[in-house]
Amino acid sequence: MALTRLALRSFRNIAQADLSLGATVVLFCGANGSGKTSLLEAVHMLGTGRSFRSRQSQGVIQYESEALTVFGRLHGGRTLGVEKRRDGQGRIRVNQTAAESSSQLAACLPLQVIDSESFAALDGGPGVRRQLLDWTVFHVEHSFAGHWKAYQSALKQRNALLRRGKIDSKLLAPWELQLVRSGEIVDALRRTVFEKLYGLFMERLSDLPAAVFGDLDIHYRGGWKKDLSLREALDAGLEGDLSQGFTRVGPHRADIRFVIHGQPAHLVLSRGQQKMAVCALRTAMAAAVDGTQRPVFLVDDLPSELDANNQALFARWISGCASQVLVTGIDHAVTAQPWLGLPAPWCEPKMFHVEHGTVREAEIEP
Ligand SMILES: Nc1ncnc2c1ncn2[C@@H]1O[C@H](COP(=O)(O)OP(=O)(O)OP(=O)(O)O)[C@@H](O)[C@H]1O
Repeated sequence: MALTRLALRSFRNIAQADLSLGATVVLFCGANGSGKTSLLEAVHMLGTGRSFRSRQSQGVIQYESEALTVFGRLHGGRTLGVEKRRDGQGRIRVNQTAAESSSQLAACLPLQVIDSESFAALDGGPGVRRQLLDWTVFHVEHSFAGHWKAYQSALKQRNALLRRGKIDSKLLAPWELQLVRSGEIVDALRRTVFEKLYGLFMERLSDLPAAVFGDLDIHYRGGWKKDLSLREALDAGLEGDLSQGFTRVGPHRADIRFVIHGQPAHLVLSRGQQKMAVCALRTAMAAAVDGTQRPVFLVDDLPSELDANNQALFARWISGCASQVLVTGIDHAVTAQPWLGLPAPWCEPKMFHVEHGTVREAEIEP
């Protein structure tokens, strides 16, 4: 769902901006520290309720301001609004009405981010990859959020009982029942979506040199031994769980492994190749989502680490699965280049020049 308007106030170095985006490709260009990434960060806050760079929203509020606000209008007229206050309070609004949780924002504005942190999909911990898979499952299987929430609350209760050091099976039984029921469903939904994601990922890899990417594979790990049911795995691990004070098996330990020649992919691939693998994964995730819910891509500094051919390929992948892309770059011509060879409307970018927190529309030089 594309954004047609973005308005922000007191967001990092941007005191105020009101932008009519109105294009499928929107480019934010300017010098280091001018505020380009802050604009992507503001859109991210609109789609998730939080920044992608900072855990503390207080750091994002402009120095000496009490609150930041971000407002967005989506294609079709729906509006989203986020306010964050220095005292930790905040408000989320969908269509001018207070929303209960940030997942309501995510359902309206699915987002995909490519930035310098994206490499964590390959070299980070399992939690990062689990979140990526779950982003896809959340947008493809709408029942997922409820089952995952039920699983997590049962897990919290089981862990609290385990920390007591001795088990009262009467207290444990109802939580284990909920844990097993919702855990098996979470795993089944993840497996179904992973199958779809796998095919889409491999399709993209086939656009890359086979000598390198032909051997790249991904595997789903459910979080417990394949040949056991979740109930059996929990029973088998109970003694160890008791001594450790937490549940060591289950869907909360799931992972996706990227393997090449039997090794973790990040130990084999070059930095640019890793970025292309991540771009292939992110665009495969977007392609797995129903056509009416296509995400907006936020791409921070597309040219970094990628040569011109890979930039063009990534732009083509995005054009096949996104509703809109917002891209930052330093140089106007370099940032525009990957899009110009694509069919309309992808070859008609709108450019904004960002300077010391001031954003103005700019012409793209032919
Ligand atoms: N809370 C804040 N209040 C005011 N200014 C801030 C705040 N936090 C960060 N800044 C400043 O805002 C700017 C944010 O820049 P941003 O990261 O958006 O730059 P950029 O244009 O993406 O730069 P680069 O090309 O270096 O990535 C920086 O100049 C930073 O010093």
